[in-house]
Amino acid sequence: TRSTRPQRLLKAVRKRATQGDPQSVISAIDHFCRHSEWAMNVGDEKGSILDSVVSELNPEKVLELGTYCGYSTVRIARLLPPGARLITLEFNADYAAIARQVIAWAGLEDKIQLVEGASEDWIPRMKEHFGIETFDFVFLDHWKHRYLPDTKLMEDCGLLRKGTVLLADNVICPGVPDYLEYVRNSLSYKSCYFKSHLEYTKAEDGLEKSVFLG
Ligand SMILES: Cc1cc(-c2n[nH]c(CCNC(=O)c3cc(-c4ccc(F)cc4)cc(O)c3O)n2)ccn1
Ligand SMILES: [Mg+2]
Repeated sequence: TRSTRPQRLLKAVRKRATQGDPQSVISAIDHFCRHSEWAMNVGDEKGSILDSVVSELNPEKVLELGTYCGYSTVRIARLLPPGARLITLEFNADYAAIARQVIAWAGLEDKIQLVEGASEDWIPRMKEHFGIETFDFVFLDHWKHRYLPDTKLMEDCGLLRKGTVLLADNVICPGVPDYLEYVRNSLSYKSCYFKSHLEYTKAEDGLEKSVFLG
């Protein structure tokens, strides 16, 4: 049967990227998505904004909601200090299987824990299952209708602390109007918008950075 797009993306990584070299994995995926097939990775333009937010924060405990093929997982993990940990949640088992192999090719398995399942099931189990107190940084890139309920769930589970940074992808396209309204009007967040483009296209999109004030 015909291969899937994530399988073809992984093939491109193996063909073009050097094992143990995260930057070459990032470049191989961007090349594949620009010249072969579009895929819903955060991409190079928004990825550079993600890089700057992570580099400035130097987080020890990171949560990513929505792994897909592991592109942003690799982008974030390659910048983390030794001993820092990234937990990434992926709902789709096929995506997760590809992401594990992309992460392995980049040589970043030691920093990353990929968990399969729905965010609403795993967020309440973070503390007891992973021994996590609070997260320093959360990258939201999963189902767009889950951004707001999962943010409220993270608040209720005590997973956010004064200064925790939430960075949300796709706030314009596909768009997360209810989430934006919440973080921009809530007294518990300081929010700002980084205007950019939908990955590999000219359409407007952007990232919303929101600092939890406690
Ligand atoms: C733990 C957990 C994880 C998930 C989960 N895991 N992986 C995802 C994928 C979610 N991502 C997207 O749907 C998405 C879509 C577009 C897009 C598509 C088509 C267009 F025309 C324009 C833009 C662009 C993007 O950048 C996106 O990120 N959800 C779900 C539930 N629970
Ligand atoms: Mg996205």
